[in-house]
Amino acid sequence: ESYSYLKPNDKVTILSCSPILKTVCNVQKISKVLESFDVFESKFTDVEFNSPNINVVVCDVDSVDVENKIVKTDKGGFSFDYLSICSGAKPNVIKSSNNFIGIRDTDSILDLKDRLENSKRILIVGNGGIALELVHEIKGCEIVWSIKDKHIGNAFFDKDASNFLFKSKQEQKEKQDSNDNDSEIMIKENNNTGTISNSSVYKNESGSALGPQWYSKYNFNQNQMVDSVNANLNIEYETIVTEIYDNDDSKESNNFINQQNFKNESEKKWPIYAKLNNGNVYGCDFIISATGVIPNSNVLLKNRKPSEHVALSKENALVVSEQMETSIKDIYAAGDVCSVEWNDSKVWFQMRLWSQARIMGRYAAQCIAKQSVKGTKDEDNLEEICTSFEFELFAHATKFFGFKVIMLGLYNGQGLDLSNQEQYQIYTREILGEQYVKVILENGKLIGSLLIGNTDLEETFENLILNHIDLSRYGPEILNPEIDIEDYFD
Ligand SMILES: Cc1cc2nc3c(=O)[nH]c(=O)nc-3n(C[C@H](O)[C@H](O)[C@H](O)COP(=O)(O)OP(=O)(O)OC[C@H]3O[C@@H](n4cnc5c(N)ncnc54)[C@H](O)[C@@H]3O)c2cc1C
Ligand SMILES: NC(=O)C1=CN([C@@H]2O[C@H](COP(=O)(O)OP(=O)(O)OC[C@H]3O[C@@H](n4cnc5c(N)ncnc54)[C@H](O)[C@@H]3O)[C@@H](O)[C@H]2O)C=CC1
Repeated sequence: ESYSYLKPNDKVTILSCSPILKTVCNVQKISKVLESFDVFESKFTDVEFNSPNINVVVCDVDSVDVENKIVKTDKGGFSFDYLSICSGAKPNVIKSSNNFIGIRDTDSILDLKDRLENSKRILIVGNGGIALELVHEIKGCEIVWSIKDKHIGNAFFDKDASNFLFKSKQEQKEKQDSNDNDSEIMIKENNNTGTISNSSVYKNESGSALGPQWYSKYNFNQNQMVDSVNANLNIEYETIVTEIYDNDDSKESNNFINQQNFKNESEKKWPIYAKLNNGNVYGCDFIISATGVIPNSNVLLKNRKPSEHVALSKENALVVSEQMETSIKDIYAAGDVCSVEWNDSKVWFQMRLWSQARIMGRYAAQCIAKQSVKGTKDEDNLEEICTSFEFELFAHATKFFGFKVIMLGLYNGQGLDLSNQEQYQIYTREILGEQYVKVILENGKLIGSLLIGNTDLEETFENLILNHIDLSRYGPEILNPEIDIEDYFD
C-alpha cells in the first residue's frame, strides 16, 4: 500500500499463501515514533479494491529464480523488477508431535480454542509475549508453565517490572473489594527505597489491547468464575523440558509411564507427558511451545547458486542493507523474515513485532520507489520521503496482564553494563496495581523507559531520549508525581 501510494501507476502483485491479509486500522499517533493500531484481517479483494494497481495472487511461493527475476510458485512464475520478501517467521516448536503446538496465525488460534474446550491440564513452555498472553487469557483449566528464568516475562521485562505485573493482578483484585483510595508510591533509586505517600489515585482504565487483540476475539475462559490470575497456575521456575512422551502405546512411553509412581490411575491417561530438568513429570492434554520464531527465509535460500550469496543472520534471517535490500540486487526484505544490522542508533534494536514489521514495510516501499526512479527527473522528490527516522528509537505499545505497556529505547538496559552505577542510574516508581515507571539514565541522559499503566509520560520521555536532555540535576525527583514533568521540558 505504501509503494502504490508513491507510484500509483506501477503494478504491485502480492503473493500470499492465505487469502486473508493482515492490515491495520484505527491507527493513532501516540507520539513521534509511537503508534497504536488494531490489526485486522481483510479479504484480499478489499485490498485490491482500495488500490487498483495492486493485485493479489493466493499461492505458495516455492523459490526465486534470481538470474531471470522470476518468483516460482504453485500457480506458475511471476517476473519482477523489484521483489520484497515479507514471509514472516514460524513458531520455533521444540518438538514435533500432534500434542505439541505453536501459535502463529488465526488457524493456530482456532485450533487452540478447539483443544481447550475439553482440556483439563496444559503445559506452556516459553516465557515471552505469547506465554504471558496465554497465561492471562486461558482460564478454567490447570496450567503448568515451565520457564527457564527466575521471573515471568523475561523476553520483555526485568525482575522488578515482572514482579509488579504479577503482584498487581492480585492487588487489583483486592482493591476492588476495599474502597481504600490511598496509594503508596515507591520511588526506588538503584534499589534504595524512598517512599512518598500520596492520596492521588491514578485512574486505571483497562483500554482495549493496543496491539493485535488476537486473543480478545476468542474467549478462552471456559468458566467465567475463575479470577484474572489463573487460580490453577503452577509456575515451574528455572526449568526446561528434557523429555517428551506421547502416550501412543509405544513400548517407550509405556515404560516411561509405568516408571512414574503416579498416585492415581487417571494420571496414566494423559495424551502427552513432559519431564522437566528438576525431575518433575507432567501429563497433560497438550503442550504449547511459546518459544520464539524462526524466520521464513527459505523462499530465497532454495536453489541458490554459489555465485548468489544470501547474507543471513545467526537466526537465519535475511540481512538487509540501509535500503532494506538483501545481499541480492533488487531483492528486498521486511518484517520478521529480515535482520536489520545497519542501524547505528544506540536506542533502537530489532524485535519481531507488528509495530516493527509495519515501519519496515513502509520504509522498504520508499526505498524501492526511490530506486525505481534513480537517474530520472522524479529522483529528487522521492529522495526526501525516504526517511529511516522510525529506526531512531525503539518504541512499542502493547498490553500485558490487562495493563497498557509502553517500551521506549533501551528500556531494560539492553546490551548495557548496568552494574556501573557511576555511568547508569535507574529510577523506578510504582503504585501497586496501577502503574510502574522505570527510567534508565546514562551519564544523566535518558536512554530507556518502561511505562506500565496509564502514566501519560510516553511523549515527554520520547522527547527526552531523542533530544539527549541532561537530567542529572533532577536525580530521582524526575519521577516525583508532584512534579508535572512536561512543564520542565516543554
Ligand atoms: C500469537 C502472537 C501474538 C503476537 N502479538 C503481537 C503484539 O501484540 N504486538 C506486536 O507488535 N507483535 C505481535 N506479534 C508479532 C507479529 O505477529 C509479527 O511480528 C508480525 O506479524 C510480522 O509481520 P510479517 O509481515 O513479517 O510476518 P507475518 O505477519 O507472519 O506475514 C507473513 C505472511 O507471509 C505468508 N507466507 C509465508 N511464507 C509464504 C510462502 N512460502 N508463500 C506464500 N506466502 C507465504 C504468510 O502466510 C503470512 O501471510 C505476535 C505474534 C504472535 C504469533
Ligand atoms: N504484546 C506483544 O508485543 C507480543 C509480541 N509477540 C511477539 O511475537 C513473537 C513470538 O512470540 P513468542 O513465541 O512468545 O517469542 P518471545 O521471543 O517473546 O519469547 C520466547 C521465549 O521462549 C523462551 N525459549 C526459547 N527457546 C526455548 C526452549 N527451548 N525452552 C524453553 N524456553 C525457550 C525464550 O527464553 C523466551 O522466554 C515474538 O517476536 C514476540 O515479541 C508475541 C506476543 C505478544
